[in-house]
Amino acid sequence: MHQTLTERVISPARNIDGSLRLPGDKSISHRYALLGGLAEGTSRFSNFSTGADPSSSLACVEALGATVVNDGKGNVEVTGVGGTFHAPAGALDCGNSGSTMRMLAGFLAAQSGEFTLIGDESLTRRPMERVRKPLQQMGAEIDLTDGHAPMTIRGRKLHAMDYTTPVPSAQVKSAVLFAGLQAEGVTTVREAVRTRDHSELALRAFGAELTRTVDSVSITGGQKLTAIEAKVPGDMSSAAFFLCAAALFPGSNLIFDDLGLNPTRASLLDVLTALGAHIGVINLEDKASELIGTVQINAPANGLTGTTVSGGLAAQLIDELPVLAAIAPYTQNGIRIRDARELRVKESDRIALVAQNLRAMGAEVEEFEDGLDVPGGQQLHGAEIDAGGDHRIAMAFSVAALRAEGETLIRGAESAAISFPEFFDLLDGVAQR
Ligand SMILES: O=C(O)C1=C[C@@H](OP(=O)(O)O)[C@@H](O)[C@H](O)C1
Ligand SMILES: C=C(OP(=O)(O)O)C(=O)O
Repeated sequence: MHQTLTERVISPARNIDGSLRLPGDKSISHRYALLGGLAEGTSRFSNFSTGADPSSSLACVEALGATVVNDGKGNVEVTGVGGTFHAPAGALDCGNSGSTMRMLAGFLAAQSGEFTLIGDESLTRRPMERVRKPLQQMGAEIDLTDGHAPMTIRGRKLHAMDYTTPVPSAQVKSAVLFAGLQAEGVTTVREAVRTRDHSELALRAFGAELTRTVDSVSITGGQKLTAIEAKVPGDMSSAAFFLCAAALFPGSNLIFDDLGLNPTRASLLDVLTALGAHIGVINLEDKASELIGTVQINAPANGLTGTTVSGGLAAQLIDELPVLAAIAPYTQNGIRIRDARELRVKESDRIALVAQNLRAMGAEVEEFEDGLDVPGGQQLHGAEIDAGGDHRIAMAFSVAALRAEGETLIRGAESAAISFPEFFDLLDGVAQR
């Protein structure tokens, strides 16, 4: 099959075998970029994500006066502005990154001046009212167009507040915490489902104090941040593609060194174990409060069973759901996903696009407003996949293609670089053909 720069042909694999050390976690990299940009002093990060999204966060803090030195190989130095951002020369371009736009909004809400945040076509379709509302309640003035970017923020002296997030979103929680860091008084964020807590851990690493209960986090305003040195753990959401690929092939053996194992991010290991995969974790270490370790996966001899992902688990696994759905036809009993309507407002409508692409590969699938039913026991065939400009769709279907009959053409494969530019090379390295 012919491929171009934006296309990839994936041929079936016989097995998955090897060991991987993955580039740094995208979520943690964003937080280190933004907090490092505001802090006093020079932060030094190694294994920083090479994805385009964290680069958008770096570019934004640079435009706001921080100095960024990036060797493009994961070593990044950020010299922060020491508490007050400078007026940028123009609009702040968040690219494809929802994390950048929403979390940066939290920082800028308390900074004096007017800031305009823009993004690409996909980001401009994503809901931003969810950050405008709490930040406005704290005192900032924020304009959107019909709930969407461009976002214009006129920063103000903020007052603290007690906020319950209406949707499970670590980005919204983080935006309020970053605003709260600079507000007068104690800001509390409550959430029904504990979403990823990298902001809480990073704030502490940069020297801020916060208090936590099972379902809330509180921060006192007016605390200063000090630069840190940190190694970013390997990205579990990137590992997900390889974990799912390995789980499909009896006889597979894959090892991940220095993988991020933050409990709010590692539920995929439990789900794959419930499906029958054998997973071992050793060498657990606590680095800048983030857990890392070595993970080994072997597939079950008789294939994966089946499961339901719903409730809080769906929220915690939100970025891993496309790849879980993409391997579901190869399980015995299928995978049922519910309570995941947030998937519809990611870089694409991930429920619709997963269903469309599974059908293109010959699978039966039922689409629900908040999820999917993918029956098991189905053999897929190679097809043309439309990634819809969405990195996680491109990578999820590259994994499904490994067990399909015939070759699969992934259109829009370049989008993998949003979170994981190394994906296709690493896949070639571990897929035995
Ligand atoms: O906080 C983060 O780093 C992220 C939170 C999630 O988004 P939401 O906060 O919109 O759920 C996730 O989908 C995204 O990839 C990264
Ligand atoms: C949804 C994602 O990221 P963001 O919201 O930062 O664009 C993602 O990486 O899957």
